[in-house]
Amino acid sequence: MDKTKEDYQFHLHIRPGDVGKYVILPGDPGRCKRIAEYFDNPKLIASNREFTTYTGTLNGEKVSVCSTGIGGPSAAIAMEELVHCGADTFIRTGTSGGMDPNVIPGDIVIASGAIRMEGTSKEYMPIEFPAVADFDVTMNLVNAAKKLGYRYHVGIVECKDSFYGQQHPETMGVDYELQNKWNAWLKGGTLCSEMESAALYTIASVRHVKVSTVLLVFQNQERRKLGFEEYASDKDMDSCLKTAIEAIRMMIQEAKER
Ligand SMILES: O=P(O)(O)O[C@H]1O[C@H](CO)[C@@H](O)[C@H]1O
Ligand SMILES: O=c1cc[nH]c(=O)[nH]1
Repeated sequence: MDKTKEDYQFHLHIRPGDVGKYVILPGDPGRCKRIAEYFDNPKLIASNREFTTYTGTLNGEKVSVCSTGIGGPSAAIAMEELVHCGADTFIRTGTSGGMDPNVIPGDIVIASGAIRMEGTSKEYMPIEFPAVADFDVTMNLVNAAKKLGYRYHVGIVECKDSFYGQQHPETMGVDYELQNKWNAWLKGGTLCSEMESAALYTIASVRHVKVSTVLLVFQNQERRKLGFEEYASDKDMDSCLKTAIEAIRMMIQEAKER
């Protein structure tokens, strides 16, 4: 691969033609191979820093998976460089911490919108601009979850930059702010907390591409306060991944019928 060519992407080490129009975005590079195994003829394209990319096909259409790492800054780099290479429809898959007490570990959450309590999206759009998922991709995720018979919720997720600020706000210097905001998000019916969707949704608006998110709820600290010690297993991630794969198959099929 000629790294000196202008179209060679500095972080992902990919170039136009290497990825499909549809891309699944897990945070964890260790999850890419597991996702690629759902594709026909998956091939490892590149692996650099936190970014691992595989490409294969689904229903005859080229599709890819690329990890984003943890948090908005690296997720932004992944989306920007994938868009430079021709991707335009994204599904983030990842783990999350439940917030609404009706959200049980092992459930999946489809994020129709994201709270922008992170820094990256603020470098793209003023805070008044909402981080909203693409309606069409979201509906396909909902239809996929229904078809596969999974317990799912659709609604707002919180995105933050500090994982441990969420886990242990009382240990942070700005505990007064973190705890008050957490309580406000709970009053607003926020389903769960994670770290990348707000940045991805805001960037997708600015770059005119589509994105939505499906998350596995790994634990729920609000339920733990009520005495429920429950955790999802690694195997439970299958429901989240299968929902994303099925949604992409549905979108490919819809596009063929159009
Ligand atoms: O499982 P992933 O996709 O990494 O997502 C969640 O897990 C990480 C924190 O442990 C953050 O990236 C968060 O958004
Ligand atoms: O509790 C959790 C679990 C995964 N990711 C998060 O951001 N929080």
